Amino acid sequence: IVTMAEEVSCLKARLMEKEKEIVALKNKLALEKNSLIDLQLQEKVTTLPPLKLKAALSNEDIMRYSRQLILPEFGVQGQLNLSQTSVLVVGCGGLGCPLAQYLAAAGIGRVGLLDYDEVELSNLHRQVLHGEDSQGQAKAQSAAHAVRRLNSTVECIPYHLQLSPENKITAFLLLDIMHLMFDIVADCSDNVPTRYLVNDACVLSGKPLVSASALRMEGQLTVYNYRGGPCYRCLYPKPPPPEMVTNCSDGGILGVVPGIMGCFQALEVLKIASGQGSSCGQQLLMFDAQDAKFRSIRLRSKQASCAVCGENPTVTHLVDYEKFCGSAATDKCRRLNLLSKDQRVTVQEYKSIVDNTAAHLLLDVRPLVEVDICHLPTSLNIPLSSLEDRKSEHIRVLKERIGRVKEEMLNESQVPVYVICKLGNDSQKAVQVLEKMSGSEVDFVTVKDICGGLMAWAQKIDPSFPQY
Ligand SMILES: Nc1ncnc2c1ncn2[C@@H]1O[C@H](COP(=O)(O)OP(=O)(O)OP(=O)(O)O)[C@@H](O)[C@H]1O
Ligand SMILES: [Zn+2]
Repeated sequence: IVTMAEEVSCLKARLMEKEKEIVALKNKLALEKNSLIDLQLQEKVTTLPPLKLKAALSNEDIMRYSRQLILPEFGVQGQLNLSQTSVLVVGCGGLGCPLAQYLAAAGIGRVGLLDYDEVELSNLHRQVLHGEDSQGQAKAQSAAHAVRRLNSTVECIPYHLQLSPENKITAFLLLDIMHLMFDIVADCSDNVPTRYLVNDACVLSGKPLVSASALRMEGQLTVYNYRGGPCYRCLYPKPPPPEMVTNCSDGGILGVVPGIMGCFQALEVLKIASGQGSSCGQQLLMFDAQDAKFRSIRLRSKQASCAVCGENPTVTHLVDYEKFCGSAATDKCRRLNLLSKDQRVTVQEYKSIVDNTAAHLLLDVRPLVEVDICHLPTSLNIPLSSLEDRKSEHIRVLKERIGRVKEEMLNESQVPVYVICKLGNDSQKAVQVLEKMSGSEVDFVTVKDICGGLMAWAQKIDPSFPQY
């Protein structure tokens, strides 16, 4: 037995060594990848010539663009101006796809397509430049391929990289790229740190920023840093608390909503590029898809106290935006960490509880609409919002179910309640709510969160469980 134990501890030590080696190799790889990206970028920045000046339209141009050429607001000069304009599209997702598509179709001179992500099946309902066969491909490449197919005369540059403080040189190069290669920037990203980063880069390089967002059934659009108007920081000097921010994978989105907002962005870019100008410089356009209504409100003007565009700016170069916002420059894997280790179980631990048929209550705190998509068979559904509001009928059902488990356990000990949601964030909040109730509204329970939620269950325990 002693030798077995020794062998096990020896193996454990070797395993730990190997794990350390793997981490070191991964770090090295990440560093090399970053410097490779920067090298590639540097090459692009230095090797790209300015757009060729066009004195007149070719017969082919006249044929291709004939329907917009005859618009008095646009005309030949508008088309020539367009062919001279370069636009950087940050994010090739729900907004960036329709935007890039219409810019290319209209004959923009150059379009930069920036995105760090790869195409997934759940993107296809709204990210319309990508197809089934582009799953797994870099979005920047896939979008570039579609844009070139649509209009080969447009110069199209994919940037498969993430704008983040980790890529410090990249952020630095962003300024170079914007100074040298792009006239207008369109923010089609989906997270707050990226919005601040792109805003500051636009102010520092003096470029207008056409920005939009879309969530659920609503969209918004504004043009920042344009003709003396405010920048994003003038209006939002402080970032919102990270837990107040909802993304598409949490809140949901109907594909056509970012489609409409991306088209609006394209419209404003085209108006700026062709010379007509935009009237959204100090205006917020709001779209309510449910009521099919648009509203416009006038925004406050450029602020003398603004940290980046004000009279005494404190932001004079790009800073650490993840630190500033307290969240990552991506909307993926937003993991809250609200509980201690002993208040949480892994999906593997929960699986063994199920396998051992140990008496417990599984509480699913997702909204009903998500429970309709999929759920574990024995779970009780009470949405987090109902728990937070202490809805009496839900509390009654909860007490009744706890009572039943207690009977099953012959009133022996505290009833274990395991809380689950989609990704393991709301379930942690629910544990906190239930713990506050314990002893008063609900009795005799120990509450634990299932880490990573149903998506971890689908990935690690039951591959046949649907992922959404
Ligand atoms: N800092 C960044 N650098 C590069 N690309 C970014 C950055 N932040 C966001 N993006 C890109 O912006 C796009 C936003 O689009 P959208 O929200 O429609 O897509 P998504 O993130 O794929 O959606 P989902 O939330 O459903 O997974 C994404 O493709 C994302 O990769
Ligand atoms: Zn400002």
